[in-house]
Amino acid sequence: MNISVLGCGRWGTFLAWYANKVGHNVILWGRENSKNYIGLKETRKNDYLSLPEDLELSNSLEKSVSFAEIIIISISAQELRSFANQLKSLNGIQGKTFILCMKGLEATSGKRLSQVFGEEVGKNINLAVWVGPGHVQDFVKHIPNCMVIGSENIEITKKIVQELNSDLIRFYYGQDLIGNELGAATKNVMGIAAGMLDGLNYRSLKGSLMARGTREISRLVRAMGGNDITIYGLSHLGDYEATLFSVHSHNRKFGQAFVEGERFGKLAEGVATVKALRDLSIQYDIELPICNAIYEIIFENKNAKETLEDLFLRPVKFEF
Ligand SMILES: NC(=O)C1=CN([C@@H]2O[C@H](COP(=O)(O)OP(=O)(O)OC[C@H]3O[C@@H](n4cnc5c(N)ncnc54)[C@H](OP(=O)(O)O)[C@@H]3O)[C@@H](O)[C@H]2O)C=CC1
Ligand SMILES: O=C(CO)COP(=O)(O)O
Repeated sequence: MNISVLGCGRWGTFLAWYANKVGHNVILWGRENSKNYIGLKETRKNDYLSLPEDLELSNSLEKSVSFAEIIIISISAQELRSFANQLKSLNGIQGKTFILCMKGLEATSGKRLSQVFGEEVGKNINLAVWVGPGHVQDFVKHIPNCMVIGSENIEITKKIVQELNSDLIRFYYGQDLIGNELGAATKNVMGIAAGMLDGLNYRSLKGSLMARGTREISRLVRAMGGNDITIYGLSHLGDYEATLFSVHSHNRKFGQAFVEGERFGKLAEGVATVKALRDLSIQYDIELPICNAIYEIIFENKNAKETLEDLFLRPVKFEF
């Protein structure tokens, strides 16, 4: 099958490498002036992997879209709306299958990425999300993992899984798009919280963070019409090791750098997502104490140690 991957950062480049490895004809698209794209074009490698010779690089969006039956998108979540708007103007996107491989919520609206994409591109396409745990650094060492693909159409989900499943990534069929998307986006906020615990030498609290983080997000998922159990699956709890504990996690590193007073220069999606969560918590009248604390630390200059310690001073309550 012909597959294009749009976005040639850390994850997009891995996805192209993977789609090629499992036997597809692949184009990896990047913006003409992208440092990532130029580097790949010149050397056919980045900090994480080398591209095989038969994987094509292109900076033509038109060509990349018309070539493929399946189009995978992996760019920064906050850029999806404007990017989708660009795609909409191209000929021939109708009937294609798009897979969003990104983890975030639109900061200004709280919308899920499939909602954002659908609003811009329309309904005449097939749309799925691919989320769950996995770092390129592990996959290129042939360490397998499990991930989840979800959509509103089980036949589309099954077709994508059939094309992409391998002994490196075992896929599960997602049954709850709302839960999968919220779960994937919010695990990044828990990753930032974990990084702050690392920076404050409170590592031993990560078990409690896992238990209470899943609990607060599951409440939100239920309020938003999803299944709270989804949060205990691959898109959220299943991604905690890769985010709360991994040396590779950008969100965890952002949180640690933040409390250590340093700047982390790479994309940490949880920063924008926590803004969306602040509004969703008010809109749905759901208490999100951990997310709220992270918001206050990042955006209201509250002291990280005091704010996290304040979580312990809230009234005692039932666990579930
Ligand atoms: N296990 C998983 O499912 C994983 C998922 N992810 C997710 O993948 C997404 C991308 O993360 P990552 O690859 O680390 O981020 P990077 O910063 O490495 O890459 C982001 C890419 O987005 C491109 N981009 C940004 N804005 C636009 C735009 N307006 N139009 C077109 N392209 C744009 C950038 O282009 P340029 O090259 O020009 O800068 C860059 O190539 C995130 O949502 C992240 O959460 C990440 C890792 C693992
Ligand atoms: O989603 C990821 C792992 O599954 C990547 O997490 P980071 O963006 O925090 O590195």
